[in-house]
Amino acid sequence: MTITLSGISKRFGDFTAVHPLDLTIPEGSFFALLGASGCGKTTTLRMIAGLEEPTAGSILLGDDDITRLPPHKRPVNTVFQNYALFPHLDVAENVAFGLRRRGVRSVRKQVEEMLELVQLGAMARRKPRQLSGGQQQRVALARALINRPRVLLLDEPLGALDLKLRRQMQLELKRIQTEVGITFVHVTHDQEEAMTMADSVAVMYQGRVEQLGPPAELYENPRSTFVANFLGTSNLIEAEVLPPEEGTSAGTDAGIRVKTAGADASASAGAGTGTGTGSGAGAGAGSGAGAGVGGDGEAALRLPSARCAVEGAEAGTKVLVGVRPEKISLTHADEAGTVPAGHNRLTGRITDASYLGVSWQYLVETPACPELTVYAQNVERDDRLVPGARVVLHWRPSHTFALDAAQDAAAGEEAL
Ligand SMILES: Nc1ncnc2c1ncn2[C@@H]1O[C@H](COP(=O)(O)OP(=O)(O)OP(=O)(O)O)[C@@H](O)[C@H]1O
Repeated sequence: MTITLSGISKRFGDFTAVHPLDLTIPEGSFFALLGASGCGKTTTLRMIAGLEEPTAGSILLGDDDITRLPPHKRPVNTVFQNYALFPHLDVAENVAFGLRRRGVRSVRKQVEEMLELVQLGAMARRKPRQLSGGQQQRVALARALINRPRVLLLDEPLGALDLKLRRQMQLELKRIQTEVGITFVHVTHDQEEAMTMADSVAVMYQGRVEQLGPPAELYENPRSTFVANFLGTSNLIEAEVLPPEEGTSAGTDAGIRVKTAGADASASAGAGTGTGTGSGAGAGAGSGAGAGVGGDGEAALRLPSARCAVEGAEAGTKVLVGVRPEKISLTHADEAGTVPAGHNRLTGRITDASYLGVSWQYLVETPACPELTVYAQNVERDDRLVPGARVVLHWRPSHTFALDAAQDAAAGEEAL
């Protein structure tokens, strides 16, 4: 059932926990509210559950306005982090609880179905203390789902589990949601958890939704520094928008060129024969984004216009140019001629190389940015890539984004 929040807000005294918020959560979707502690995500969830009264705004479930309905009259169930099973009841009776309370006599079949769904059929007669954390969480899930809610709210449901179990349960929850097909609204501060499970993620920051969209869109095309840093890692480089190139006809999108300190102008456009070494995930190639060096010989980076989050950016506008560490390729300076034509490129010096097993992480000092992070898959490593080595960093213009430079470049970096 579609949930529509219109202008919903919450104040506690003078403090605004949730600023007026408009949000549509489509029927049957797995929707995540993601943000650091204190950003207002739990308050938003509690307003949907009816556990917190909004200061203003309305909540619709389908066409029904439920803003003033008490929690037990809403077709909504919540699973909390501390799932508080009844210790004296066995698994089956814990799951049957909601039905019994409503006076349903024959519960056996439904309980069996639910235990099947959460793969606990064999544990029906165990007491909660005889279960692992993950199994207990599944019982809590079955106990909520047996009431056939139209919407299931999950408040950090995996927070008490260790990392490995949490990963397993993420996949499990996703499977269960797909199987039952009802709307799940999931609150978490764990970006990986949100990205793994949700169809749509609303990233919240200081009581507001910063950006909303499918995980890949948020990751590939962040629109604020908070989203760029909170979801994974981003390199953000100070830059300034350059005037359009001569010969660009109006109406065609030639992309945006920006100037940074030290973008590599030494490589002539057209050097190399590269077939594109950038990782291919996500972002489609932007139209017209071409060579990394401006026609007038000025050092420049390029990006597609659609990936610039600054409205009406014109020559002289200050921006932060972003690129994800795994999109960057490192080439030893001696092989600079092999860098594919049209790639954005910077020259620099490796200051650190760390072996992470699945990949190598390099830190590179460049005139444009004192520390750029690069992840390279752990295959066929060039053993010249050691601290001190001169390198060319290069990546596709279509993997580049630009953000408003007026923001704090470090927003979201340390947020938990
Ligand atoms: N009953 C209350 N009275 C006063 N302030 C409150 C109350 N409940 C929440 N807040 C404040 O509102 C803000 C948002 O809280 P909320 O619980 O929604 O955050 P959150 O993003 O879910 O954080 P966490 O992950 O830590 O639970 C916080 O600064 C919190 O201190």
